[in-house]
Amino acid sequence: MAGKIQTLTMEEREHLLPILRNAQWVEVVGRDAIYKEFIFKDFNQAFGFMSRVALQAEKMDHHPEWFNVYNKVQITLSTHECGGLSQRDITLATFIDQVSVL
Ligand SMILES: C[C@H](O)[C@H](O)[C@H]1CNC2=NC(N)=NC(=O)C2=N1
Repeated sequence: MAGKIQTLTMEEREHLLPILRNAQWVEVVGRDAIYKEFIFKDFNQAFGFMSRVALQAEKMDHHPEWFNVYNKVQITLSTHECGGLSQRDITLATFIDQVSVL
């Protein structure tokens, strides 16, 4: 079995969080997690985006907490196994940003 997943170190956060903030991710208050809201043209665009994210999440075995209504998708990322932000959240956030602009 691979090593246990660890939360990001202070050093990693100092490097990564500014990059995420630039991409409109925000740190959740009271919880070690990141959040971003996406607005699409309509439900079809939103659900197409969610489908792409869902397939990747399943591949990574790393799943978003999310809420959708019509053209709006709100996403929270955190790693339950380590109780906070890990590299997996960064990897998934980067993928999400890529497919949100396709
Ligand atoms: C059993 C399964 O591998 C785990 O529960 C995975 C599934 N998806 C997950 N998704 C997220 N976001 N965090 C986790 O810790 C996590 N753990």
